[in-house]
Amino acid sequence: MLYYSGKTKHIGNVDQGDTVTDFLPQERSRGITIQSAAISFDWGPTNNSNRINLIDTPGHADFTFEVIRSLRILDGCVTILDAVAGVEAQTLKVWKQSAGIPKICFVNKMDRMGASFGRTVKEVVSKLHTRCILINTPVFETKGDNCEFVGVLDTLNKCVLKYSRDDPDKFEVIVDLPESLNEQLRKSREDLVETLSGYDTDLVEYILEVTDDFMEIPADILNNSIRKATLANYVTPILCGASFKNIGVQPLLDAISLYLPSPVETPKQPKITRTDGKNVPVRMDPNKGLIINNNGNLCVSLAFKVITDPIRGTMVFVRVYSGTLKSGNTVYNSTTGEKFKIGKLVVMHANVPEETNDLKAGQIGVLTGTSAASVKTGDTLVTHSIKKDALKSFKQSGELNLRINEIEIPPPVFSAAIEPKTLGNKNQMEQALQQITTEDPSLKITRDEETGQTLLNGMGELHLEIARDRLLNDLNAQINIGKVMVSYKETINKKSEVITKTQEPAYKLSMSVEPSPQERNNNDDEIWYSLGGDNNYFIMNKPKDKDKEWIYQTLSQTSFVNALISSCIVALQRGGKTANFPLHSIGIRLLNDWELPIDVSDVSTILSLSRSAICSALDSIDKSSFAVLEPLMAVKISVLEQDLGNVVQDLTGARKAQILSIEDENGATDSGDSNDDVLIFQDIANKMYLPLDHTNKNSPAKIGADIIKVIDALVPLGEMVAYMNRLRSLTQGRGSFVMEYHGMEKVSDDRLACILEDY
Ligand SMILES: Nc1nc2c(ncn2[C@@H]2O[C@H](COP(=O)(O)OP(=O)(O)OP(=O)(O)O)[C@@H](O)[C@H]2O)c(=O)[nH]1
Repeated sequence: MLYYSGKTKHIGNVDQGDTVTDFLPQERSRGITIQSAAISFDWGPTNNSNRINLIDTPGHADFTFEVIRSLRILDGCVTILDAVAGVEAQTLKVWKQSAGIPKICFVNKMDRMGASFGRTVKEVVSKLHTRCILINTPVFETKGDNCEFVGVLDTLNKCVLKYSRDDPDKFEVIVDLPESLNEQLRKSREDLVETLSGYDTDLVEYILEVTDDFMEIPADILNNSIRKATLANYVTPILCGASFKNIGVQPLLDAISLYLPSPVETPKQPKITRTDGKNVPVRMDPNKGLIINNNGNLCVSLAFKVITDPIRGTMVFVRVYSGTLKSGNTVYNSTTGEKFKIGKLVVMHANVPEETNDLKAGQIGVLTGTSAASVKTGDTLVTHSIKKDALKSFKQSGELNLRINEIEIPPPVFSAAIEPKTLGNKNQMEQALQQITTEDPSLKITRDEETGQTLLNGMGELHLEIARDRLLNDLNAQINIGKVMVSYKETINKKSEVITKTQEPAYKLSMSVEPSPQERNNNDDEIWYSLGGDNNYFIMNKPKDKDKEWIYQTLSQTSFVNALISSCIVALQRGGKTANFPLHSIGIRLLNDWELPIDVSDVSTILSLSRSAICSALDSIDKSSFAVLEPLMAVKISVLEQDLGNVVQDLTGARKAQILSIEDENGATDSGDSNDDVLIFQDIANKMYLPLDHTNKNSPAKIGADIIKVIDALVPLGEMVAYMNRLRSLTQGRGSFVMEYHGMEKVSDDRLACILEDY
C-alpha cells in the first residue's frame, strides 16, 4: 500500500525483515508484528485523493491489547484472510471484537497451492455471519501442468486486471473476456445486485425505473449502494489477491476509499463523558469543536499509543475527535490532571515524520518531545479556546474533565520475577520498566511490599518473552528475569469494618473494603473508579452536601480523587493473607462523612490517611475470609475426529477442564448470534455464487473427507502452559487451538496445596 501510494521506493518484505510498519528489531527478526503502527498516506486521483490512516495490528493472541486499542480509534477495518487457512479461530475472535465497525475482507495468498477463494468466502458468511459481495474474483491461467493466479476480475468495472509478477507497476486491463470469465462476471454481478437490493431502496428504484439488466447498472451507482450497505454493516465487500506477488493491492486501496467511512460517517462514535458521568455528544467538526455555553470550544483527543523512539524521543499518537489540535497549544490531560505545552505535531508518512501546524477532528498524528513524556495510552487530552472570564466558572463546574471512553486493558495472566543484577542497576531497571509499560500498558509491574520482589506481568508466554528480549537487548537493562509463571490472585469474601482516620486540624476519612461484584449495578449515588484492572475499584458516594462544593475551588476534584486512587493502589499491593498474591475484585469505599480543612492545598495528608485507613480495613478481615483465585481460560480446540478421544481424555483428566461443547466445525456456533442467525447465514452461504477454485488440488485435510471437531472448554491457565506441544503430539501436528481469558475462579483446596508448593 505504501509503495503504491508513493510513500516508499521499494516494497518491504517480512521475510527479508525490511518492512516499514514492523520496525522493532524483534519484529524484523521474528517476522511478526508486535506493536501496531500508525502511518498516513493518500490514495486516489491527485486532486481528489483520500487520506488513509493505516494501523497495522498484530495477529498473535498475546498482543490482543494492540488490537483492542486500535479498534477504539479506527473507523473501518480490512480483515486479511489467508486463502489456504480460511477463517481461523483468531479471525473469529478479532471479528467479534470489532463488531459495529464497517469491514472489507481481503483474501490474500491466492497464489498458494491449496488456496481457495470460494471456500474462504463461504466461511466468512457462515462463520462470521455477514453477507458478502464479491468486488472482484480470482483469475487463473494454465501454464504447463500448473494453474497460476494472475489477476482479478473486477465485478463493477467488468474487466480483468492482469498483473506482472516481476514488475509491481505493470498491469494490463482486459475488457474482452473469454466466455468462462464472462459467466464468472455475470454470476458475481447478479449476486451483488441481489444482495444490495435487500438493503438499498434507491437501487431497487433504479432497477425498476431505469434498467433491470444487472450487467447494465453503472459502476458508480453500485459503488454508492455498496458504500451505504457497508457503512450500515449490512454487507462485507470481499476482494482477493496475493500481496506477495503484487496482485490485487490497488483495487483494495480503491475499495478502502470507496466503501469505508470517513471520520464523519463512522457509525461507531466514541463516548465522551464528564466526570459527573454525563455524556457529551461528539461533534466531528474541525472548526467548531464541542461548543460550551457559547463561551468558546473544546478540542478533545485520545492518546491511543505511546512509543519511545531512539532518535525522536517520546511519540504520542493521538486521534482528534472534536475541534482542531494546534502546535503550541497548552494541553490539559484530563486523565491525570496535568498540563503541558505541545512541542512539534507530526504526521507519520511511512517512517518519515512530516511536521504539521494542526490536526483536525478525525485525523491521526503524533505529539513529540519531552513535554509529552507524561502521557500514557488511553489518556484524554483537552485543549480549549475559552474566554478568560468564562474559564473560571467553567473549570469549577468540572466541564474540562472530559474523558473519552477509556480503553480497558485485559488482565495479564502470566508473570515473571525481575531484579537488577546489582543494586547499582536498580534505577536503570526502573527506567526501562517504565518505558516498556508506557509503550504497552498490557504489561504491568507489581511489587510485593513485604518481600520487595518486582513482578513483570503480561498476557502470555510470548508476550513476556518479547518484553524480556526488549529489556535485555534493545534497552540494555542489567537485570535477571525469572521463570514465566501463572498470575494467581487473592480476594475477600466478606466486608471489612469501617475505619475512620482523623488528623488535626480537620481531616477525617472513613473507608471500608468489600468484595466487588463481577457486574455492578448502576447506582446514581456512587461513582466507581477503576484501579487499573483486576476488577478493583475505588467507590465514592457522590457528595450531596452543598458545603462540599468548595473542594472544586481549593483543591480540584481531580487531585482529591487521584490522591485517593493512588493510596488505594498502594494499599492493595500488600496482597492477600493466604500467600501474598495480589488482590482482585476488591471495592474500596470512601464514606460520605469525609472532612477536609478549608485551606487545604496539598494532598499528602489525604494520601497517608486514606492508605492507613485501607490497610487497617484489610487487617480487620480474618485470614479465613481470603481466597486464592486462578485465571480460567476459554479454550477452543480444532482436531480431526480420529484424535478427539485422546484430546478430550487429556483435557478432562490431566488438565481438569470443563468441556462445554463438542461440535462439527460447520455447526460450531460461537458467534454469540441467535440460532436463527446461524441458520440464515448458513443458508446464504449455500445459495451464494462462488467461482470455481483452480488451485485447490492439494488442499489441506480441512476440505478432504476428514471431519473436524471443535471442542469448547474452560481450563485453568496453569494447565495450559506449553499446551501447543502437547496438542501437537496428541494429534500428529493436526490440531490447533486458541484461548482467551474467561475470568478468575476460586481454587479448590487440593489445587491450592499444589500451587503453594510450586511457588
Ligand atoms: N505465498 C504468499 N505468501 C504470502 C503472501 N502474503 C504474505 N505472505 C507470507 O506470509 C507470511 C506472513 O506475512 P505477514 O505480512 O507478516 O502476515 P501478518 O498476518 O501481518 O502477520 P503478523 O504481522 O504476525 O500479524 C510471510 O512469510 C509472507 O511472506 C502472498 O500473497 N502469497
